[in-house]
Amino acid sequence: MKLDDPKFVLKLSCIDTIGIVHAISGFMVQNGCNIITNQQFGDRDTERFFMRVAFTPVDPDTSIERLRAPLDTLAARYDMDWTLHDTSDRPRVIIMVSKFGHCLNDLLYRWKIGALKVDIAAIVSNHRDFEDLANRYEIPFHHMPVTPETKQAQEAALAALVEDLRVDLVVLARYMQVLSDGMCRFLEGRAINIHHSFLPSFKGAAPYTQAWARGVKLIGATAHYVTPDLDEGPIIEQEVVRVSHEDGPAQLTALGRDVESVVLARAVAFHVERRVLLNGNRTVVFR
Ligand SMILES: Nc1nc2c(c(=O)[nH]1)N[C@@H](CN(C=O)c1ccc(C(=O)N[C@@H](CCC(=O)O)C(=O)O)cc1)CN2
Repeated sequence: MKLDDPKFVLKLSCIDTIGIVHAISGFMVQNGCNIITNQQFGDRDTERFFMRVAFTPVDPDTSIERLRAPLDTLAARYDMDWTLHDTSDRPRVIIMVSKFGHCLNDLLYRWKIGALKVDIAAIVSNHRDFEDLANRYEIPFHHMPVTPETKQAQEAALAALVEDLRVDLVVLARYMQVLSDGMCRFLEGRAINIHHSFLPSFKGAAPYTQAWARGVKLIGATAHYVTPDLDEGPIIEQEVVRVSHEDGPAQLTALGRDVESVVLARAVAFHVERRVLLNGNRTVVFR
């Protein structure tokens, strides 16, 4: 049997108990499905169990709806939180940016060469700096300037755009405005931000200056889900790079650019490949 890419991905979490893996693998057998990859984790702190199963039905005509019904029955026995995804679906994404375009540029290139399997519905910015770049990639560009006075109206327009474009994920690719609590609730679990420091160090808008002043020997970047508490959201991915006493704020900023781009691209890929499960204010990432 030639093992193509898995057709479906099941993500689940529930209170940990005996027999969950047995029950899920039994479901796969009973429904003629072949498991391609299976990853699970039992968190002894929260006593919650997490699992990601990538699988393919032997009968290619097996629909996702056909599997949902029996899965719902099984899930109810364990009070599971679960989602089932068709791996051919391409999540619809809005990328937001302000004045620094390195993460946007990196994501657009990965998308263009087919390495990032999403549909980019729009690029949104509070400045016009990357309008030409968006046009070159033939992606709709929405200029949404914002001031403290216009923030509520700007966010209402953004929320309407997310709805109108049927967006599954908003990526803050160095979008340098703090989203309101209401916007964070609206985007809960579907907005990823890249913070240009190795959190929890150096929160806020100027981490490289803070890092230089502290004299650190490593700097990094952190991709996390966006929550009302600035830079406090569940972390999806991080990376660091070594720096030295010779590196001033400008050099740290330059060294950080590459780390930010790689960390955000990895985090977006993990999210759209259904590899990330929320575990309170933490994540389980089945890489
Ligand atoms: N609700 C949230 N919104 C945003 C988050 C977040 O974690 N929760 N992350 C930021 C990105 N970011 C750091 O990664 C960040 C962006 C902006 C600021 C900030 O203080 N901005 C000033 C204005 C700065 C400017 O106009 O250049 C402000 O909003 O008053 C701090 C951290 C994205 N949004």
